[in-house]
Amino acid sequence: MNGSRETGLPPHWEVRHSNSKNLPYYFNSQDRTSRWEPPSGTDTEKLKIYMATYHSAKGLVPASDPQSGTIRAAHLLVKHRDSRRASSWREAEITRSKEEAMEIIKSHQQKIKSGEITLGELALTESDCSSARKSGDLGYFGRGDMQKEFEDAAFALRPGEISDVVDTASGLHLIERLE
Ligand SMILES: Cn1nc(-c2ccccc2)cc1C(=O)N[C@H](Cc1nc2ccccc2[nH]1)C(=O)O
Repeated sequence: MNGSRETGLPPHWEVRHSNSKNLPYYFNSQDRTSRWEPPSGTDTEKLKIYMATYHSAKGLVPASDPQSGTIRAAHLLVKHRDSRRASSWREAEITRSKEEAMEIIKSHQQKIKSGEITLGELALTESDCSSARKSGDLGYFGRGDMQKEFEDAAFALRPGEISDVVDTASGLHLIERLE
């Protein structure tokens, strides 16, 4: 059963399974909203334990495991005028300097660290990556799939951990390892 005390999720939230993506997602039965990552107020330790049994119950080997060498992460990207593609869904022509982008992403970092908002929630409106529409969730990836600086930072994180600012040719990132 999906009781909030077992899953660690807040009341009315439950874990559901997206067959099309073969991924778990989180559904609020009260307001019928759903999201790819756990809502704020989740007891992440309990959820981790629940998800471990969930995966085995579903016969799912989470693609992020040492054997397959993949992890799952979300990120928030702030581009600048020297970014490889200085354009995004948010802004057709990005003209801010790298220094201005650093100020912006540092302010995002403070809000996330204070617990005021999650990285995924902020990515939805503030990330210059097209993954913003999925709360920054990039899905599973292995070594060799992403730009090296991003890969090294992401693989150095433990699940649930958020990186410091990571600088790539795309811009400045905050990375949260999800699995
Ligand atoms: C790697 N990737 N995945 C998505 C994505 C994932 C899920 C749903 C929609 C888009 C977008 C991207 C991507 O390269 N986006 C670029 C920006 C960017 N550059 C990256 C470098 C490393 C990791 C993520 C990155 N995202 C863009 O929109 O200009």
